[in-house]
Amino acid sequence: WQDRGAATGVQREYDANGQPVLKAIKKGVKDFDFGTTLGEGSYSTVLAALDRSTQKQYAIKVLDKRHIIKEKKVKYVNIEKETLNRLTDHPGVVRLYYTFQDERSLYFVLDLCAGGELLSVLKRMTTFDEDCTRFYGAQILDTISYMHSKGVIHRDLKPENVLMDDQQHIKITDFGTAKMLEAHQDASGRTYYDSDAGQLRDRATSFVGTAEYVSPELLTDKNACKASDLWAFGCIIYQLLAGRPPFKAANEYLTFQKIVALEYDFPTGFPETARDLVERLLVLDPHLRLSLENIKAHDFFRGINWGRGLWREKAPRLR
Ligand SMILES: NC(=O)c1nn(CC2CCNCC2)c2c1CCc1cnc(N=C3C=CCC=C3)nc1-2
Repeated sequence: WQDRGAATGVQREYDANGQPVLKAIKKGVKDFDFGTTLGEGSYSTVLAALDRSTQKQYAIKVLDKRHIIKEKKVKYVNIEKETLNRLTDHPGVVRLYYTFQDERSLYFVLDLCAGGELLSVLKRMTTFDEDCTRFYGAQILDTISYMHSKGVIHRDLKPENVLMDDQQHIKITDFGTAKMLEAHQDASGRTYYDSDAGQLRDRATSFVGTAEYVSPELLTDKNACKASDLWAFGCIIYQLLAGRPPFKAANEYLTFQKIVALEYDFPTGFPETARDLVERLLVLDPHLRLSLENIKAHDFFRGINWGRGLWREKAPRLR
């Protein structure tokens, strides 16, 4: 397992002749005070942690090596690490600073999002008003736009994976089930990523996201594409305004049936402009779904300042 950024800095020391020597600093478990458990997976635990020397707070994901191998999850751990290494330059993605390991575990040192899950905030509010939905929807969309520009499809977008930092801005997490499109260089040496069409159908994939947000194409021909993240985005916008996801049934199978039958309706009072946006996103054929640029241009997002300005704005008061 090759640690990335294992050297988290350098410090000046002096050799026997008094000559200055720069020594790579490698952080380890002993450099942190671990706090509350933020989340648990089948082979990982995420803990709040304080770096004793810098007093900076992080979230540290601890992955049990033996469990990863036993559960045949090595591929997913590498996908998550490579995905996070591609997504290092956007405020809407939980950042991986560096990794280290010991005999038993791997450690991912990540941004801490003290505000918790967007889902928990929504449950406290029951529903968001249009302004809050527009602001948080725009931050999520801006982040999806960045991920897709780097050839990453998240594949499991949902309010539980949208976290809030201490400025009430969002950060998307949990890339263990992401799909990375192949990188290519064009004639001028610029990197571009295979369009979905060019993707070999990874029919072999057994992965399906979370029932309520899974796209019809993943259920029918088992192939996720960038538009699959935009289907999930449509479900999230609906849920912020309605207080519940559009497709929800007594069990997963019945939920899947509603999705492929496009069986959902809008509660009375659902705002018209938002309804138009959701109806153009929850489209069965991924090729007919609104594209990212068309969503940004939709009337619902009128007045949004796309790009870095969006992340400097003060979050609207949640009401
Ligand atoms: N899977 C992960 O990488 C991950 N999981 N969590 C906690 C999960 C809890 C269930 N919903 C999805 C997230 C985190 C991370 C990244 C890094 C990360 C950073 N900050 C927090 N903060 C939280 C604070 C309060 C409650 C939950 C999470 N959480 C995480």
